[in-house]
Amino acid sequence: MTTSERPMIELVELTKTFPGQRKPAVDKLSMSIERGEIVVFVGPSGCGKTTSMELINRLIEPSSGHIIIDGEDVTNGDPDELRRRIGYVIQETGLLPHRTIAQNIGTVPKLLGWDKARISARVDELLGMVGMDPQVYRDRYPKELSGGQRQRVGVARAMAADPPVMLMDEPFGAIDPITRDRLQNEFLRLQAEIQKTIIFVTHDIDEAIKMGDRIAVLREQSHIAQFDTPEKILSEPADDYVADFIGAGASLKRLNLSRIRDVEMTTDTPTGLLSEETAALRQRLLESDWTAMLLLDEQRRPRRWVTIGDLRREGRSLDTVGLPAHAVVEGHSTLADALNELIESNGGVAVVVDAKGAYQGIVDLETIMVAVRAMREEHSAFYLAQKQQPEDAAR
Ligand SMILES: Nc1ncnc2c1ncn2[C@@H]1O[C@H](COP(=O)(O)OP(=O)(O)OP(=O)(O)O)[C@@H](O)[C@H]1O
Repeated sequence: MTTSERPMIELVELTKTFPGQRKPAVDKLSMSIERGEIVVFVGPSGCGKTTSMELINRLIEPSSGHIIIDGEDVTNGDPDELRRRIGYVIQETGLLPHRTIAQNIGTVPKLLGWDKARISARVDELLGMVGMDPQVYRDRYPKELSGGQRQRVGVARAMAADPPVMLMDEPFGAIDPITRDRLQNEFLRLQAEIQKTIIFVTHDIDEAIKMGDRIAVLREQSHIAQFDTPEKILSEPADDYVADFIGAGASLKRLNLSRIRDVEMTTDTPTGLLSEETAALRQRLLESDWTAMLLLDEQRRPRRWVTIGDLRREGRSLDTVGLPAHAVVEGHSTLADALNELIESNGGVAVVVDAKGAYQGIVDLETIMVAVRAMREEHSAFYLAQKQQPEDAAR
């Protein structure tokens, strides 16, 4: 087996019985996780998600079973050495309050004996990666950051020594829904670059669908109810337990599966620059089939939606007429994010921007309907193919 084919994490009948308890909290958990995938553990409170995770980096020592990382059995080696190869992010971040952000992020590199210049360069690089300006934040203390920023620092710290594996235990759990969405999207964008092997714990099925390449739905004692892609779990829940866990609205949840970059957005919306002459803008809008035009700034970032009426208002700066173009999403956002934005938006559309905030196109309800229809058809085809298989085999 070549290195790239070998699973990154293998759990073999991993079991933990806490002292004084009869039933194991985790009972013979076996699974295999590929290199570069995000596997989400989802399940009700107390089913054993956190214990399973902490068995993998041996914060909790297993009672029996094996942990194999990249082909190597690490069940009995030095746990500190193991933990340096596995980044760990938890809900409360676990940042040390009396250490600066730079010191917090540099903890593991320091333990590994890196020199000061190398640690400092790595800290700045990581802060940049999680979208925080190193100049502004490296010397601050955790209490001087917002919850979302602390969570970003937690992620940066876990990545400090570039571990191949990351464990993330409800990393965005204690964050308001808007910041949470943003952090999820940022993290997925980052993951596309860093390609870590990640186990991600949540009790929120929507988060699981959005973040997971595969989802393990767990019942008590970390027994696996179903381990499959989000698509399969939504369309073919293994049993009533999984179906109940998904709950109502599987179609709406499926919107979490498609990303804006995978659908055909509208790009013929008339646009103009805030700096252009009003007459030229008016002319362009009149020549289009649209009733409103999107005005962009010099960096092509969306600023205002304006109508012909707005463009007739002489003497007012274009930056104050019309309505602000608030509903902005990125290619990485899901259709659920886009739907949410456009429901709350002024004109019933979500404006799509690239990573630098520059305008790309728009998504409206029609775009979402077309994508949903396509997904449904794909499903029917999939079901049909499955149904036909046994007959084909009998022939
Ligand atoms: N240190 C411990 N000693 C004894 N029992 C424990 C210990 N830690 C966890 N347990 C028990 O093991 C079971 C699994 O707990 P665990 O924290 O792994 O669940 P979880 O799925 O992560 O729950 P939650 O979503 O509420 O965090 C629970 O019944 C819990 O009470």
